[in-house]
Amino acid sequence: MYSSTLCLPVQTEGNSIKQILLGMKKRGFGRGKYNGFGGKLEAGESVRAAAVRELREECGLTALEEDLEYAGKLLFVFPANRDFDHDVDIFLVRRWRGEPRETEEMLTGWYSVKDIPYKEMWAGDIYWLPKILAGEKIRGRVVFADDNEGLQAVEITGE
Ligand SMILES: COc1nc(N)nc2c1ncn2[C@H]1C[C@H](O)[C@@H](COP(=O)(O)OP(=O)(O)OP(=O)(O)O)O1
Repeated sequence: MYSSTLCLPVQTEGNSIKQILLGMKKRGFGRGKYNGFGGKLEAGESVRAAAVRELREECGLTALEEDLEYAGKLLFVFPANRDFDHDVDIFLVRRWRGEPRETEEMLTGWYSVKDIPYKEMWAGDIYWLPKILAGEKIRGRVVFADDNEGLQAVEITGE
């Protein structure tokens, strides 16, 4: 099993999140799906350092480690292919430098939180992303079906 990160840049009005930056993955794991920005930890790298690096590499935004707001941890389980099993630390990002841009890995765009393209995202996202966008910190497990796409089980709790 490996560890990964996921950053969700958001724009707020007052305390509520109004917009989220998503990217359509152009290659690799999750190709063709909309997601936040992140990836595997490199050897010796901390979770926050990996999150900052992947955010910059995948959408061009530069954030400080201390500006990553911890939002939860999920375990993604693929019973039909245990090599895919991984945990993901998830962060909201409200402050950064730079402008989002298309990269080799991602086509980026802002979405209203009322108009998130869940049908074009990983099947588990609709069960946990709304909670994070509503301000909850989550923990949980998403178990995928044998086709590695559909869902077998979703268990999400507060921290
Ligand atoms: C399976 O369900 C998932 N749902 C969501 N929303 N996000 C997921 C899921 N599984 C993985 N992710 C996230 C975690 C990472 O942010 C990316 C995957 O990153 P990748 O495996 O491509 O990591 P890289 O280090 O960028 O890849 P390379 O090995 O190609 O460098 O998706």
